[in-house]
Amino acid sequence: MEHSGGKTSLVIACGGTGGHLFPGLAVAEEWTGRGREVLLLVSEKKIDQEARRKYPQYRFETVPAIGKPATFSPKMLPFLWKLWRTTGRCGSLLKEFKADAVLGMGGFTSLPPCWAAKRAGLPAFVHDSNALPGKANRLTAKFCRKVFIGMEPARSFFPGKDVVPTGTPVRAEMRTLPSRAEAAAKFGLDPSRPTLMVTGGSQGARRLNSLVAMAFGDFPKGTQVLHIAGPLDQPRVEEEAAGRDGYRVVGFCDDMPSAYAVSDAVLSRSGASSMTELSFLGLPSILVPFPYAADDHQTRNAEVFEKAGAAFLEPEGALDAAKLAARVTTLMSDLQTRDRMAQAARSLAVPDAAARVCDAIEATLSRK
Ligand SMILES: CC(=O)N[C@H]1[C@@H](OP(=O)(O)OP(=O)(O)OC[C@H]2O[C@@H](n3ccc(=O)[nH]c3=O)[C@H](O)[C@@H]2O)O[C@H](CO)[C@@H](O)[C@@H]1O
Repeated sequence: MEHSGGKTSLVIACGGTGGHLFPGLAVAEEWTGRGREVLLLVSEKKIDQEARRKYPQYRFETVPAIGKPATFSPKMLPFLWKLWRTTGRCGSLLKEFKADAVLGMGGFTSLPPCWAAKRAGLPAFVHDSNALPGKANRLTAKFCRKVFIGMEPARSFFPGKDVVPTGTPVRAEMRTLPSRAEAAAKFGLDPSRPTLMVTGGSQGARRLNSLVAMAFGDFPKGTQVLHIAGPLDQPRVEEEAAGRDGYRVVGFCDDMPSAYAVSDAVLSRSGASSMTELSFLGLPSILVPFPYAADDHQTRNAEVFEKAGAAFLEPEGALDAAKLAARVTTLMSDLQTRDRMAQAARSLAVPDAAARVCDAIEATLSRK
């Protein structure tokens, strides 16, 4: 694709997980809606390559996913070499695309393009959606003019930087959900029954899946479950759920708007993008942070929602099937609590997050 003169071109690095990819696509939607151009840098992972097919209107380039090994690991040298080479490749892509600016949506995949931008004298920006930013973003921020944050507690991790609280961008498709009846039909569920969605984020959650399987028998009578088990765990969960009334299992869900539209409450890991969608749509939740997420950032995320009264925070180590069933019972049978939590969730939403990100980038470019 040719760079057409006059159209400000933004490179968005958003590969690796759904938590980086989907907010990146949301910014792409807003940026191109303003008559400008984007190039999306993604990884070779399946979720990224599927996005390529789903959004043929954008130009995508694949750059290798980079995961940092432990500091004294023998894998450190190959990592540094890969980082250097990928930065070189990103530099060539920026030149070819005639980029005006680079936006990293987080993780180590953001580091090479932002570093390459700095070397080329282009403004770079990084977005961090978590309450506790990761090491990659803290390092990437050193090459960036502005840091965009999804949750306020992240601010203190970027001392001396121009930090802009933008919220985390949500894909346009979340703005126009199908009707509950349409969504229920899509999953073969009954729209008149209370429905709980279970999701472990874009990568699934094995332990959470097992707990739900054990607790289901004690959920309030009539409760339906839409269980997004993750592609790896789908066959196992399907086997466990076989024959259950009102229980649907999917692996990776490529229609989250329908999944949300049929759900009254959500049991979820506390990845930032899932949580952003919960607040955007005003859905009450039970959040079970992934205990091995870097620096336990999912617990910090969930604390923000718990403090606001938007979610029940349940640490996985202290959670068993009985406790989970009790929490689900409160959520599914107490309408007042659910409404109060839904309102609290909504109060945390930043519906114009993508516009805020684009405004801040444009403001920098206009001062160039
Ligand atoms: C295990 C881990 O460290 N995960 C991190 C990862 O997000 P990870 O991708 O695990 O999870 P998130 O909750 O942030 O995002 C999931 C996204 O994928 C979508 N989705 C999910 C399941 C599905 O079947 N279909 C689908 O489309 C959701 O709607 C959401 O948009 O990056 C996030 C942003 O830095 C972090 O907050 C998470 O902690």
